[in-house]
Amino acid sequence: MATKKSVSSLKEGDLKGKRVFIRVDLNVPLDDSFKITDDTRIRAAVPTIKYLMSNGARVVLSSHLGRPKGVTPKYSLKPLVPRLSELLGVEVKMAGDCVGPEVEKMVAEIPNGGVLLLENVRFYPEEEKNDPEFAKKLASLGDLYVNDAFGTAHRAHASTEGVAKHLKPAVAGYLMQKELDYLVGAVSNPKKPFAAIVGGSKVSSKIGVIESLLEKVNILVLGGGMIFTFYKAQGHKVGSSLVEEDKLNLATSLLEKAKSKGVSLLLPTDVVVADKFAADANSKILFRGHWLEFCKGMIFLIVVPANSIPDGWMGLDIGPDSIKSFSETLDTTKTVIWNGPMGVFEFEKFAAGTEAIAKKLAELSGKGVTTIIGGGDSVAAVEKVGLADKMSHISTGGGASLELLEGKTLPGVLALNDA
Ligand SMILES: Nc1ncnc2c1ncn2[C@@H]1O[C@H](COP(=O)(O)OP(=O)(O)O)[C@@H](O)[C@H]1O
Ligand SMILES: O=C(OP(=O)(O)O)[C@H](O)COP(=O)(O)O
Repeated sequence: MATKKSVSSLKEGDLKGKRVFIRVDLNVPLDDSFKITDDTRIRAAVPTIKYLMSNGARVVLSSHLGRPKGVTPKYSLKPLVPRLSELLGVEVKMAGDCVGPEVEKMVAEIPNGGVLLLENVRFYPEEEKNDPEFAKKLASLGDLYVNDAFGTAHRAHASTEGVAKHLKPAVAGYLMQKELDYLVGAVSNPKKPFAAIVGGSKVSSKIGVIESLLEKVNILVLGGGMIFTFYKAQGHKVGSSLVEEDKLNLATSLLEKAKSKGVSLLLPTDVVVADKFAADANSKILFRGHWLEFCKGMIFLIVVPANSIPDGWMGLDIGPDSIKSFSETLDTTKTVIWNGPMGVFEFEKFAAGTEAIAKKLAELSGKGVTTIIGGGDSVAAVEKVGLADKMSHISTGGGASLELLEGKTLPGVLALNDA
């Protein structure tokens, strides 16, 4: 991929008084009371915004949050305004929409060095369809375009790709550049053995990536919500765990492909199951053929030999046997890329697998292994245990970093002007 023009090539003369439409990825995790639980992506967006502000630009910030279907108040970007204002040192104004006359009026009122945050761009289905008319409407809010949303660069959406066709120049922000510089270097010629750990809940978008990963890695470790599609494909009972029914054949062929390529593909041998998706769910572990039940912090052994998840129960974390075997395998690696938590780490009961893998990777970093963590929730999990600064690279993009690793060109990058 050709080197792309950078925001650093734009000077005060290019920026002063200009409306800069900047796409950032502020898709941060929020708790039930809309408190930001990890602000990594907001902090990562700050250098480019500050650069534009200090050169007198009028900054129009655009982002998505979550995957809303139409206007959904729970996915409003409003809760982010105080933290964004604090980090930027200005009062960030917020528009109630991302296109339309009201927004146009607010954009016209942005002073030099001021910032306006647009409402969630995914409130419009046209965004994900990369609708040309919608892209044009977004483009009408800026004189030039900066894309700093590395985490969304693998999506060809109106605000990440379509809009670049209408604004000149269309350049990469500092975060985008930093991510590409590090990741392209690290994954084009990785030190081997090279392992990928893939978990999380975006099964349908990430299971496809596994096929290409099998061409690149020596070891593939699967955890999180990813595993049950594989279990089910092998004929195991998965209870009410997360499963992508239409990916069962793909899962079978991936297992076969791993075998034929000589890639060691590790699935968890034990899982923590819960009777509902909740912090206070009843839970137990299928451990070496026995169910271990949690009870007020203690574990009781219930001698019920079993080798499958019973109906009405769902797998929400990997178990102790898996942690041990994953850790032993990771000890043999020289490069590890990790995307997707091993379990529902947001609930304490199901955080052990993710925390153990985070600790293992931090330990390996200290021994010279290259460790790359990507993805909003994976990074949040590593931050939660205070180990982010121990890793070689914390990437703001999970899917985006995996697609880069596959050797794909990211549409959000491709659309930018060449240097
Ligand atoms: N077994 C599981 N079942 C359902 N959800 C899971 C499971 N394991 C992990 N998750 C969820 O996956 C989410 C993160 O997935 P994903 O978005 O793919 O990761 P990232 O944001 O790091 O790319 C977390 O919110 C976590 O609770
Ligand atoms: O969180 C994101 O991706 P990630 O979970 O792969 O890191 C990005 O904001 C992209 O979101 P999307 O996967 O809903 O397009």
